[in-house]
Formats: sequence, structure tokens, C-alpha cells
Amino acid sequence: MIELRDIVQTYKGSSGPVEALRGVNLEVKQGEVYGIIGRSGAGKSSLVRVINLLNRPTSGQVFVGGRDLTTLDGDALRVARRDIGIVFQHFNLLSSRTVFDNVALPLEIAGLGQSEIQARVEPLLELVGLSALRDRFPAQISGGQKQRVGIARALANRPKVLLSDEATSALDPETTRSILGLLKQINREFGLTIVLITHQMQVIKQVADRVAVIDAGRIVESGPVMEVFTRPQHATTKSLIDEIVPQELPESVLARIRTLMSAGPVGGSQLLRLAFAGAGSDAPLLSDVIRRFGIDLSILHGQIDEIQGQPFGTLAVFARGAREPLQAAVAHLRAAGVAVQEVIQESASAVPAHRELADVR
Ligand SMILES: Nc1ncnc2c1ncn2[C@@H]1O[C@H](COP(=O)(O)OP(=O)(O)OP(=O)(O)O)[C@@H](O)[C@H]1O
Repeated sequence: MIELRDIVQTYKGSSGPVEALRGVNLEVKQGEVYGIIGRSGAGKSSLVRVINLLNRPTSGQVFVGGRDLTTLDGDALRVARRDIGIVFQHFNLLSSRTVFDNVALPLEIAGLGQSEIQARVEPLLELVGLSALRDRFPAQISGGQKQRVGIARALANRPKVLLSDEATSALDPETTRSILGLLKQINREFGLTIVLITHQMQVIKQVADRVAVIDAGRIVESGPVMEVFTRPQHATTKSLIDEIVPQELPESVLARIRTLMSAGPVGGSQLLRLAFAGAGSDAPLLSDVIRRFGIDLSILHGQIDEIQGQPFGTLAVFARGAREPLQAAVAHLRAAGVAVQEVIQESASAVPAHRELADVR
């Protein structure tokens, strides 16, 4: 549905050219929710503005629905842009217009008659849950309600693609959840392709099917959300995931490892970091390996979260037993789809420093 080919965006900065996008290639499929995440200054806004050609890229091509937008200008570009709705962080509502009239605005611009506008706007207000507030002005509604107006307005021209540029960044966590729930509902009900730009992994976690991580103007990692969350490769991805599933072991846990180690070696002992993903994490895997291989497992630390209804999480486990059954247990866990990282502990003094443990994946 969307394809970006070799997009370069260079701005004229006060102290020389600024390369905001350095050769971005991206493909968003019809009907998916595609998240683009990055830190401040990574190039997210530049990227989203390129998709609807609010910014013309310095070089590269932008295909939306099979058409290269960079070949269009004037009226042809304006008409093509109607296929691309956009929702902004600060809502961008007109304060002098009511909720109804804000949603109606793009339809007025497109030249629709009053009765047609009425017929389009009312179901949209119903969809976003604002029918009762149709005559209020932006100053008389909450931030979450303003964003609902923004979403209804973005859908008014029945776009094929919806871009969300940090749409929830100005909202509290609960309102964020409800707005993301609404976007997901729209995606499911209408099969609308959604591209979400965000700096929050929570947003990606809750609604995206696939994710691309942007860093210094380049896509450094991309893939299905579950895959990227469980096997992040790039340092930026790791640190962004760290915000929702902390990777560091607390000092109290490290102290417990030292105590366990000082009890003296019984065969082999290992600190394992297990990353679970998907339906398999419901299975009684740990009790199964304990029974099957006759080893001891102590859960030291863990966090199980959920990505789109699927369990996802990590456990730090201290494993003790004879060396061979331990290795067999690790192999068994891996065969069951658990990503296992091992840190072999020879003695208490070998307990790695805090940060090193955090990097174990
Ligand atoms: N009009 C401009 N002129 C010059 N430099 C710009 C311009 N717009 C953006 N930049 C620079 O391009 C780089 C990418 O900016 P961009 O706004 O795309 O990043 P971002 O990821 O959206 O950041 P944020 O989350 O802080 O909005 C930054 O270094 C920024 O300073």
C-alpha cells in the first residue's frame, strides 16, 4: 500500500545541510498497522511528512496505492492526498468551529454538498463516540475527545491510509489506551492501513503489527512486533524495549544470585534469561523441564506482559543440576520456542556486574 524507496531528506541548516533521512526503504502492506519508532531527532516527523508529500524528499520515491506521489503536483497531488488521512499530536482543530464543523471541514474543501456532508459526518461522530458533543467547541472538550475529533476528521475523505504523527503523545496513559483502541478498531472494521509514528514502545506494543526502528535518519531494524520485541538486535531497539520490559536485574536479585552461588556448586549452575513469546508461553514449560531433567529452577526476576493479546515476557532463572541435564533442559526450552541466554556461573565472584547482566539476551 505504501512503499518508500531510497528516501533522502536533506534540510538547509544554519550551519550546513542536515541529513534528516539517509536512504529510507519501507513497505507497508494493505490493512496493517505499521509502527515507526525512534528517539527525538531520529527523523520521524520528516518521514511522516514525506509519506503525504507535505515534505518533498530530496531524492527517492513515495508510492501510495501503487502511484508515485513524487511525480504529482498541484491539483493532482491535492486529490491524491485525500487518500491519506493524518492525525496530529496537537490535534490541529479550528477553535472557532464546532466538533461537527471540524469534521466537516475537509468535505467542504472537497466540494461536497450539505446533505452529503451531514450523511458522512454523523456516522463518523458515532464511530468516535462524540455524537452528543457535536455542537461543542474544541475549548469545551478534553484532550482525548479532541483527538477523537482529529481522527473523525482524518477519516472524512474515506482515505486508504491513516497516518498518526505522535497522536497520543500529549495524552495520559488511560486516554492513550482508549485512542489506540479506537485506531485498532478502525483498522479492523474498515481494513484501513495505519502508519503510526511514535517515540513510545507502549504504543507499538498495543497496536502495531510490524515495527520499524529509525535512528539518525536510517531504519536500523524492522519486523513483526513480537519478533522485534523478543529478539531485538540494535542498541536503540533494546533501549526502547527496556522502557516497558526492564532488562536490568535489580540489586536485590543480584544479591540473591550471590547467596545461591555461595551455597556451593552442585554439578553445574547457570543464570538463564528466558524470553517467552506467543501462545507457547501458556504451556507449563518450567515444571516440565524440572520433572523431565531432574534439575532445580529458581525464578529470580521476571515480567510477563502482553502484545496484542499474546503473552510476552522475560524471566531470569537460576538453574542448578548436573551439567548434562542442564544442557538438555536448555535445548528443550529452545526447542519449545523460548529464547534462552545462558550465563555460566562458576563461583560467586563470577556474578557479572549489573550492566553486563542487563545485556544478557
Ligand atoms: N526544517 C528543518 N530545517 C533544518 N533541520 C530540520 C528541519 N526539520 C527537521 N530538522 C532536523 O532533522 C532531524 C530530524 O528531525 P525530525 O523532526 O524529523 O525528527 P523527529 O524524530 O520527528 O524528532 P521529534 O520526535 O523531536 O519531533 C533533526 O536533526 C532536526 O533538527
